[in-house]
Amino acid sequence: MAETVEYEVVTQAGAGRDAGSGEPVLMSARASEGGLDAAAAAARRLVDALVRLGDSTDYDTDALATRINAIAAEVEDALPDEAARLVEMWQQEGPNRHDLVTGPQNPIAPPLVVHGQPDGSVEASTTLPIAYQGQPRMAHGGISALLLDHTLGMANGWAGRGGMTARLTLNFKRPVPLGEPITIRAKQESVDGRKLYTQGVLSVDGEPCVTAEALFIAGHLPRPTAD
Ligand SMILES: CCCCCCCCCCCC(=O)SCCNC(=O)CCNC(=O)[C@H](O)C(C)(C)COP(=O)(O)OP(=O)(O)OC[C@H]1O[C@@H](n2cnc3c(N)ncnc32)[C@H](O)[C@@H]1OP(=O)(O)O
Repeated sequence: MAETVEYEVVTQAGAGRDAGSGEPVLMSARASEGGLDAAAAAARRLVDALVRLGDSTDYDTDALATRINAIAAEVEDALPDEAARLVEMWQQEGPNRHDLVTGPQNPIAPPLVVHGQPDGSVEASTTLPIAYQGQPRMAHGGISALLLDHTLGMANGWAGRGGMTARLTLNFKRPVPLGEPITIRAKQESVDGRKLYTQGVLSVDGEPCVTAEALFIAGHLPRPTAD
């Protein structure tokens, strides 16, 4: 029997759209210089170094693995209860610090920095390191899909009504280079009941590399609660 899923009706006013100010508004979480944000940034740096290291080195990678495992064990010893952590993750309004794409506390987030624009669109930017490589020196297409899906989702939030991706259509026009600033622009184009139609483009140096069209269905899975 199919499970019934209740969706939250979310009008993401927390996105804080402020078209009146005429200034872009930061929608992603701003990274702090210390604390967990700094630890996640260090982990990102380590991942990048590992991918660039390769096997043709005299560096003692066995000893390295031992040291990294020791650090992981130390952090695991300090972990809070998982259910409580999930509640904490989702209780905040606005941008999530643990977010897979924009989160300063998530080491696998590039992270993407997103601004809501006065014209109702959002603009996002990042530079991808070699860990995201697909073809030589180019980003994996799945990473472009992730960044576009997420930015389109944030464009819905900026427009005032967010949802879940039901259909995402991508057009890969040219490869996305690693190590160069990329820009993603996205906008909710129309709404038909719960159906949100959103478009975006990932560009490098002003050249469109990947375009996206998506159908989102308004609503979100309920946030975890303590009981
Ligand atoms: C501010 C910062 C914020 C923060 C912003 C953070 C951004 C994050 C963005 C990430 C977004 C994601 O990746 S979300 C994760 C990836 N997506 C998913 O996992 C979704 C999995 N699918 C589902 O859960 C479900 O299928 C839903 C929710 C999409 C739809 O289910 P539902 O709610 O029961 O709705 P349902 O009745 O089936 O459909 C409603 C209407 O939509 C149509 N419809 C549904 N699916 C489709 C489809 N694929 N193609 C065409 N049409 C469809 C139906 O025919 C129907 O039309 P009619 O009969 O009414 O005419």
